[in-house]
Amino acid sequence: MALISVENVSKVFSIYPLRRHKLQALLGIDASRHCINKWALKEISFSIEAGESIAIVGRNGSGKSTLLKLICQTLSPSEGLITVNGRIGALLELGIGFHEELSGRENVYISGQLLGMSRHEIDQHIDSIIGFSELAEYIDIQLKKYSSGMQMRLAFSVATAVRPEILIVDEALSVGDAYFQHKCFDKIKAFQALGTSLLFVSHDPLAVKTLCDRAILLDKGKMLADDSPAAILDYYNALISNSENNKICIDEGVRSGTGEAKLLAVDVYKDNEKIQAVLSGSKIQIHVTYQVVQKIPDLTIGFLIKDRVGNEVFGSNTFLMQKKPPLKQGEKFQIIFELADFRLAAGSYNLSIALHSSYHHLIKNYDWWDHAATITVISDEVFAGVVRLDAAYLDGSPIELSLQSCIESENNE
Ligand SMILES: Nc1ncnc2c1ncn2[C@@H]1O[C@H](COP(=O)(O)OP(=O)(O)OP(=O)(O)O)[C@@H](O)[C@H]1O
Repeated sequence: MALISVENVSKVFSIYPLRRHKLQALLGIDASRHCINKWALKEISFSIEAGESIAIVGRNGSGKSTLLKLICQTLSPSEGLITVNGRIGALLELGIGFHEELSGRENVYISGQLLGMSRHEIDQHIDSIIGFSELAEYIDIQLKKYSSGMQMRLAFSVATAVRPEILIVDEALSVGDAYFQHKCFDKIKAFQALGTSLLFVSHDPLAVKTLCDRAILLDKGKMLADDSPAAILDYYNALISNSENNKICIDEGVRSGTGEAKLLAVDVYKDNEKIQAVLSGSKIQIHVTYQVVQKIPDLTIGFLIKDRVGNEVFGSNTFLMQKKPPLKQGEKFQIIFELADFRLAAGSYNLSIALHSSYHHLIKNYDWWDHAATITVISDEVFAGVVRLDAAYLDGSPIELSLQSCIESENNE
């Protein structure tokens, strides 16, 4: 049985250009001749099997959000049938299910219940919801004092408090800062590994390709194609003529470890200045400040750079570099990793730092700091992929006669 089945679904919105006609319609007075019917979706059919992850791609106004709302049953279809066989965790447009006048904590209870959780279940998860959102100090103030990014943090934390069978995420993630986006993508990937299906609306090709194994292209309310993410993105690119750029930020991250050595600070520098953004190809330094709390036999310090959807881009450590960082008990130290040519593609990347023994943090992990820093790369060059390799065009020259005649004779055969 399919997890989600959408059969011949259409949605029409009745629009009354004048308020008085809308009021008349609400009061049951016939105002139909003043009404314009706007078909947001027309005859959409597809199904999603358990474990599949699907992106809905399309230009503004193509019907993506309407489709997600229909699947989440916050709207009902005008025609057709939608069947859902599983628990949904949904992050739709910001504001849906939230009340401005109530506190963050009260909103956790209300939106949690809207997602099908009981009060008792929310009681059990409230600490981890607040913990994941990192909004503990704001949780008892009114939601209207939250920024849109803070609202998104809260909404995502509630929607993912319990692993759903289907996670539905509308564009909302793009509202959050880069640091929190990284955290969200990590959580989505962890859920997927445990079998959660994802239904995802995004204009971000990297996120679509990384998180989804299928994509659906909508345009003007119609389904144009259902294919691999790469094929759909090619199709989508052909539909749009203009492209857009991305934005960025920095913040604190998630920790784990046994604590014999502790990270105190992680900062990225360029030319002796602390930075959050850098031009691709620059020389940068990662400054790692740590304290050795207890006697330890050995110490390895490692770093890992990941892109915003969690792909590992590059990592190394002092063990691999055959260096021995200082480990005198009770002392604080700073070491520096230098990346001489930071040639990553434009976008946001996060940095994880670990203090551990031996060559790998799985053996003895003293302190692991995920998302210790976020860095934005700006690039003035256009290229495909995640890293700019040295590529040059070397002038053409005539091929040797003997080789040329060989090719010609082969072609003539
Ligand atoms: N409540 C509504 N009343 C009237 N028209 C609506 C309503 N909701 C959506 N529409 C219309 O339906 C169409 C599809 O809207 P929808 O928000 O689903 O598109 P979208 O693909 O999600 O767009 P975007 O990428 O801009 O978020 C649009 O023309 C929109 O104006």
